[in-house]
Amino acid sequence: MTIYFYKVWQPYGCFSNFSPHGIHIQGTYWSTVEHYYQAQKFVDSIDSVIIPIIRAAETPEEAAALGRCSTRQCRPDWEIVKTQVMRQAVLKKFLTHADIREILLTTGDEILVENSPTDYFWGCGANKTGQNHLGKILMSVREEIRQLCLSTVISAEFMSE
Ligand SMILES: Nc1nc(O)c(N)c(N[C@@H]2O[C@H](COP(=O)(O)O)[C@@H](O)[C@H]2O)n1
Repeated sequence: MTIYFYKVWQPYGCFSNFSPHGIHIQGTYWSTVEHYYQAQKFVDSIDSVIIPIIRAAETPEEAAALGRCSTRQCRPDWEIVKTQVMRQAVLKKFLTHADIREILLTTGDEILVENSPTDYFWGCGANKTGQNHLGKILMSVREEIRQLCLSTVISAEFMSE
């Protein structure tokens, strides 16, 4: 069964980047993955002054609106690095928060899909043909955490021998 998620208040809303789960990355706190992701668009760009403003945004919706403003200039390599930036933040989110890590792990091997009606890159788009990169990242993070848990159990058993 495929698991669809999108808005925070809908089922599996904790998989959304807008969910209220803060992360620390390189010594800086971000109140959602969306805040971090939108700010990274402007690292080393002429519009980098926007970064602390995005970080201080009251809501992820506000952070997204600031980051999506078409009059500002994104870093030149954004299209190349954005998937890696997102994966790093999503992994940090699920390593930080045990409650939602459990929810992610209980999805087993189900396909996860961001059911965005407008986003054909991160989500599946209105007609379900989108690339679903956020769902793919979540599935790969799920696998990485599973492997981490497994190696922790194995080393705990080894230590007790
Ligand atoms: N508008 C909106 N509302 C939500 O509740 C969402 N989860 C999303 N999707 C997220 O938007 C981000 C992509 O932003 P850019 O288009 O690259 O600026 C990404 O985090 C999606 O998961 N959108």
